[in-house]
Formats: sequence, C-alpha cells, structure tokens
Amino acid sequence: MSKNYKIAVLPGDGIGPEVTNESVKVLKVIGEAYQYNFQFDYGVMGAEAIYQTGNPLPDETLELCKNSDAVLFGAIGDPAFDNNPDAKVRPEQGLLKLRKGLGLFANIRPIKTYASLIKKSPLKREIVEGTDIQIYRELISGIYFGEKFTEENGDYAYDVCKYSKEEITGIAHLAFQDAQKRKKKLTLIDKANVLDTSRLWRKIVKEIALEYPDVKVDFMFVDNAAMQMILNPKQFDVILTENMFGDIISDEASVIGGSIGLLPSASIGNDNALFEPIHGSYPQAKGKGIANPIASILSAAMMLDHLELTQAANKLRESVENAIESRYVTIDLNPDINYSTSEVGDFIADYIRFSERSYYNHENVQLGKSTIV
Ligand SMILES: NC(=O)C1=CN([C@@H]2O[C@H](COP(=O)(O)OP(=O)(O)OC[C@H]3O[C@@H](n4cnc5c(N)ncnc54)[C@H](O)[C@@H]3O)[C@@H](O)[C@H]2O)C=CC1
Ligand SMILES: CC(C)CC(=O)C(=O)O
Ligand SMILES: [Mg+2]
Repeated sequence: MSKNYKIAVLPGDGIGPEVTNESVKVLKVIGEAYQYNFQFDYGVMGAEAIYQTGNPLPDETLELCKNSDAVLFGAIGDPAFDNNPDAKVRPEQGLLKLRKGLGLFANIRPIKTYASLIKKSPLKREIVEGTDIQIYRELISGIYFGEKFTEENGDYAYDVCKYSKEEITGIAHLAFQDAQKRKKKLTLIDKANVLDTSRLWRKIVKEIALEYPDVKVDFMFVDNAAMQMILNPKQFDVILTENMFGDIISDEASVIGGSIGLLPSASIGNDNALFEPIHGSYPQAKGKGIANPIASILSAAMMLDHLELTQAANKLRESVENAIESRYVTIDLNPDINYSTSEVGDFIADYIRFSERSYYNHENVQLGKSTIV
C-alpha cells in the first residue's frame, strides 16, 4: 500500500510559482515511480495574499502548513512594496511570520559545485572546485525579529538584535551533529569584536563544543568571512551563524557554484519543516520562463530526505546532476543554449521516468527507447 504525504505548496510571488511548478511536476513523477501518494494543497502568501486578503500570511495558510507533513515554498516579494517605503504591510512580513509560526529555527543551505559548471563561476577553478559547505543559519530570531521603530517624520529608525541562550543552543547542536558526519570542522561566523549578541553566540558555542570533542571549532568575524568565502571557500565545512549574517553570506556563496538559481534550503523546526530556494522572487524574470528551477527542485529533494524517502531524494539529485552535466539548463548557466524553466523541469522529470524500471513497466514503455539518457 502506498504511503500518503500531505505537502503544503506556497508558490508566492514573482518566479515563485514558475519554479515551484517544476518541483511539483518532478515530485508527481517521483510519486508515480516510487508509489508514494503526495497530496499537494496550495496556499496563498506574500504580495499575492496581500492583494487578495490584505494579509501576507492568511491564517488558513499557516493552518494548512501546520497540518502538513512538509511545506514547499517558492519565494515572495514584489517591487510595488520594495519601492514604497511607506507600505504598512509587506510580503516579507508574511515569510517571517510563517517561519516563526512554524518554529523553523534552523535554515540549512548546502553550497557545492558541479564539474561542468566550474567555469561558470567568476572565481578561478582552483578556488571553487571541490567546495562543499553546509551553512546553518538561525532563522527565527536576531535583527529580523527584534522590535522596530520609525519616527513619524521618517528621520529616525531602529531595529533591535536580540538572542537568548535557548535560541542559539538548538541550532548549534544540529550544526555540530552534522559536522560530526562531515569533515568535523565548524566555523562560527559572528561579529564578537563589536556585538554583545555575537559574544553570547561564542560563549554558548564554546560550551556546546565540549560535548563534541571530535569537532574542531573556529571563530571568524563576518567581515573577514565575507572575504574568505570567495578567496578560499574550501577552508569551510559547517558554518554556524545568526540570521542576518547567514542570509548575506549564503547569497555571496552562490557565486561559487555559478548561480543562486542552484541553491536549495531546508528550514527545520521541532514540529514542522519547510523547503525553499535561497533566492527571492526575481521579479524581473516573472512570466518569462527564464528562472532556474533547480534551487526549488533540490529543495524538494531535501524535503524527500526529511520525509526519509532517501532513495527518491537521491534519484532526484541524480536527475538534476544529469540535467546540469547534459547542459540542459536555463540562461543563468548557459546563455548559448538557454532552455526554459519548464523545459528543464520536463528534462528532469523524464530522466526519472526513463531511469526507473518500475515506472517503465508500470507505463509499458520499452526500455532503451529513451532519447534522453
Ligand atoms: N525567500 C524569499 O522569498 C526571498 C524574497 N526576497 C524578495 O525578492 C525580491 C527580489 O529580491 P532580490 O534582492 O532581487 O533577490 P533575488 O534573489 O530575487 O534576485 C537576485 C538576482 O539573483 C538571480 N536569481 C534569483 N533567482 C534566480 C533563479 N531562480 N534563476 C536564475 N537567477 C536567479 C537574478 O540574477 C536576480 O537578479 C524582493 O522583494 C525581496 O524582498 C529576497 C530574498 C529571499
Ligand atoms: C526576504 C527575507 C525575509 C528572507 C531572505 O532574504 C532569505 O531568507 O534569504
Ligand atoms: Mg536572502
């Protein structure tokens, strides 16, 4: 009997719906090939939700997510709000409220390279080749969640950065446990020469490190880390950092692989999990069919890992690698060939179909007839 999984799908704004469509497309094929019953329930959020309901995260959307096995999220954001400093309600508030409401304290962002894309990076081959980093970004505290104030005359404003021991402890343990399975190195990125919150991070991470004696810990100021990330990214194994530093450092790290359109993430809490590309809504590309869907599809693979569907997760990653190595990619990675968002999704879906024997038999398709593999 096939197992049921309830997946909440929040496509969001800009390119969010286009890239999320491709993830749902490939997940449907995975479901058929491996006999998993994925039920996709859609929710509205972001600018789209503001236009429809006045609220960037309607209660029904949060409830839908809470009652699901996992959430697949696209992206939110709209220039109508970005260009209006007086907007009282913003799409981004919906995303922060969603992360907080689901208790998603750890955002995990893997950074890696693909052999055929090494030359797409603006950095030298010897710098990027073999990079393999896991960034653990705290996701529901820090300056994005502290109190805010703007004076009525608009001449004065502040955002407060706060952290508690509990908020640091949960994600730190996850990062140390991952480091134990990897190269056993953890770098805390902070600004402990200036910020009290960073000094708290250092103190707590040093205490927790005693429980993981096999993991080598080092500390790096974020300004230096920004430079080291593009000078010598291979020095990093697991990076642990607070919310805003992790946001910025991970976008910077996307130049190593060749495009931010490749980078997925998992946002993990005690009771819920959400999977999202690290990029935003890229509004300039909306509706053009040029957005790279791979960040979203690899986020779906992280979702399969989370659901303990490891074989399917590995198949999905293999299919993405096949598309990349076959140069079947969007314009950000190949301006000469330039496949569309949905063509890349189709290619990945077809690879799964044609490489899964059970699916062949099921569909009565003759083995060896594929033009794709
Ligand atoms: N998680 C989320 O929903 C996020 C939302 N945003 C929102 O998105 C909007 C746009 O923000 P930006 O700063 O321009 O960041 P962005 O990540 O949307 O785009 C920055 C640049 O990255 C590249 N890019 C992004 N996604 C791509 C994809 N799938 N394929 C190929 N290239 C891609 C494009 O060159 C683009 O100009 C804003 O409203 C912002 O608030 C920004 C970051 C995260
Ligand atoms: C729009 C922000 C709230 C989020 C962001 O940039 C991110 O999570 O990468
Ligand atoms: Mg970001």
